[in-house]
Amino acid sequence: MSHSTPHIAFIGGGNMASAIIGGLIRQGMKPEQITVVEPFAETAAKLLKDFGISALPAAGPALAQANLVIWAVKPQVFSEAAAPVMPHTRGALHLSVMAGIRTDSICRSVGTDRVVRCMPNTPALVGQGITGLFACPSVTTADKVLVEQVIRTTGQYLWVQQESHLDAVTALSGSGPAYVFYFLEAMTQAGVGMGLSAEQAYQLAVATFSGASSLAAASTESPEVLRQRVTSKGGTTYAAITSLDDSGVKASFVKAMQAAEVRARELGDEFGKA
Ligand SMILES: NC(=O)C1=CN([C@@H]2O[C@H](COP(=O)(O)OP(=O)(O)OC[C@H]3O[C@@H](n4cnc5c(N)ncnc54)[C@H](OP(=O)(O)O)[C@@H]3O)[C@@H](O)[C@H]2O)C=CC1
Ligand SMILES: O=C(O)[C@@H]1CCC=N1
Repeated sequence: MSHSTPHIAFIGGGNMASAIIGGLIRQGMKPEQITVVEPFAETAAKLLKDFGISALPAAGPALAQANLVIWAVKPQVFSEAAAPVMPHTRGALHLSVMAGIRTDSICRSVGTDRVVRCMPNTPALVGQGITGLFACPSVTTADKVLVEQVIRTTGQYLWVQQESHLDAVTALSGSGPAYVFYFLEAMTQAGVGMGLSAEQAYQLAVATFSGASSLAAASTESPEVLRQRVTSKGGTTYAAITSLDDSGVKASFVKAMQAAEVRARELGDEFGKA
């Protein structure tokens, strides 16, 4: 991160905030350039231990030095958390990582239209996240560059042009790590059922996921072609994929993601009323 790095305030210092703070500090940002509001003493103690940051228990005038305010509280507590912050941060750019809450509600609660919404995912904790970003029309090019500098420290990112597409990003990559863990659970369970130890089965499953993902990322071929290369005629993979198709797994998976997208939209409707 460049020398012109501004001061960043986080409202909420939990998992997502820590993932971003960790990335910023790895890129050379100083703890003095970061202010965190975190009322929960145990979480505040962890921020001090991990990053040398003394969190504020409540919003106060210290927030006025922030050029960028990052909202990382649960959507349910946003309006309650926003009221004491707003008087100090109207001149700042605001970036929300909160699932569901739409920019119109955020702009209302923070008292400015300079708002960017994003949907990260938990691999951000190890610098391997992917984040979808959406900017309100009042956000400048310089604002976007600042947001990109911050988010890049946690992994990849992409901009979407319609806010509703963030619901699709939420269903795909926001919730996505949970789908991968679900498959890891199933593969490990099956491996144990075939006589492997839990440790062996888990190691095989995790390495297969990361290896296949690296292969897909490095290849110009479609996943369908990559899958066909594994599938020998009349062999074991053919038996497995035929069983998955017979059970309608692909269709169920599409349906599951549609349920996540619907839920993201519902959350937006719910929190938009606040
Ligand atoms: N987990 C995920 O995979 C993803 C999460 N998100 C979004 O990120 C946001 C944060 O999630 P996550 O980090 O998992 O949640 P956490 O519960 O870990 O973090 C939220 C933190 O905010 C604190 N907090 C509560 N009220 C206030 C307040 N009034 N002022 C300041 N801080 C407050 C909480 O303290 P206390 O414990 O006392 O309540 C908690 O430490 C959510 O909005 C979620 O939708 C987005 C993408 C992915
Ligand atoms: O489950 C959720 O609602 C949040 C959003 C994406 C990941 N976790």
